[in-house]
Amino acid sequence: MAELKYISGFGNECSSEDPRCPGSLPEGQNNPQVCPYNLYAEQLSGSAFTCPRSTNKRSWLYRILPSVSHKPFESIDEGQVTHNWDEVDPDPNQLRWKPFEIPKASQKKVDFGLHTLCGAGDIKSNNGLAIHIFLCNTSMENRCFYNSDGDFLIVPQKGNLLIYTEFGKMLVQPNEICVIQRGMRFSIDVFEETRGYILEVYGVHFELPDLGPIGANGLANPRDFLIPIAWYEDRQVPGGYTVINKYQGKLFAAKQDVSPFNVVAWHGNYTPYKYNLKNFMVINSVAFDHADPSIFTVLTAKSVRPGVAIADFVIFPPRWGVADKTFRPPYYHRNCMSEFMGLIRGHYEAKQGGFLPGGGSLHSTMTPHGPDADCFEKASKVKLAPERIADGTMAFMFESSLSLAVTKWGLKASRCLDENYHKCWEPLKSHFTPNSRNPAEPN
Ligand SMILES: O=C(O)Cc1cc(O)ccc1O
Ligand SMILES: [Fe+2]
Repeated sequence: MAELKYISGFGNECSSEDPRCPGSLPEGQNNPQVCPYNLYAEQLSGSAFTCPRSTNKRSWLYRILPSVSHKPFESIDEGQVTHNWDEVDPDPNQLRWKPFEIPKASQKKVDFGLHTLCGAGDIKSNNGLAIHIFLCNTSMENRCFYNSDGDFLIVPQKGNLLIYTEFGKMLVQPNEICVIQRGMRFSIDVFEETRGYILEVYGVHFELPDLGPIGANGLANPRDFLIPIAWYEDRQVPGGYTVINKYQGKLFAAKQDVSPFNVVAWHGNYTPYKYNLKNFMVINSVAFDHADPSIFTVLTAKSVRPGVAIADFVIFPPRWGVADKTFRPPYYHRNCMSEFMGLIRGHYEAKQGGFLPGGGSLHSTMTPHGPDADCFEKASKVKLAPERIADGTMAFMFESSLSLAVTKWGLKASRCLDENYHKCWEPLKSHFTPNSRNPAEPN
């Protein structure tokens, strides 16, 4: 496949025409009486019409048939998708999952298999989030999906995703992420047994974090976000194309006669986009002490309370560790926020073993956690010198101000819960020396 082209920038007002139809964007207006190439004009709103300019999001799509050309939606089996946060009793324990098992293609063909792991809040009032794991082995054939409830931040962990969207095509590989916002139709081709994580936020969109005293540059730079370019197919599938809609947490399907990827041109600031995590410009302590992980925020979905996120997407990228006279791994802590962590590749600096690529952990509101006993012993004794941290690895965190509930699938049906997780802290012992204030010099 020829290399895909993208438009660079975050949240910009963009215009794109499929090169096969030059001039397909109307000039000077959105709704000509007849559009160029006799296309239909359709607006996709990602914010209230009346939002201030800084948060107003919409795009205009010029398409062969409008999205409304479909048979009625019918309810379908939800599988493992849920928004019921009362499925099981609350559990404040530290939870960890072994790598989520991908069904074997030889046993059962699964396309874009969504499994809800945890979440909180309420879809109908547009406030909350869900964390899903996708496990699949087959491309979506004549099937697309859209989410009426919120935005999907997709973190592939194993296998590439070729994502067809109404705005064009994106190839998203492990160590890249993409965001498909509310209402955007997409269909995913996969090439092997494929796994990844999804952070869904209801009613808000992801933004780049403010940089404060960092200044104008750093962390995820806006130009590294990539938006697809217009691409259409005029493909008839009489009665045979299925549009799946997640609406109020339930799944529905509608049949239509054509591919939904029939947008010849579009303009606007409401688009899907992708980002390569290797482009993250890491900022951290160069003197002493451990900076809070918010210094690694890639994207944030803000709540209405200043500084408090519905969810942040945070990464732990390869970097130098140089802090002097410092315990460098993550500190022990209890957090009013909930921390879900995943691992794309390699290992995580606070855990010697047990936290594996494709698995996850959840440290809920105020649940104590921190380095395992091994990590504590080593990091307290090591002679400090500049060192590479996390080379060849990528861990991430979905951190939320909501108190997350785990689903039945998460606790039981996934069969991946690690019953022994708590044991990694059992060997922690007291080093208290009541008669001697000064710690021993590291070797
Ligand atoms: O719990 C974790 O491993 C994530 C984390 C990392 C860090 O460096 C500081 C705080 C924190 O919650
Ligand atoms: Fe933490």
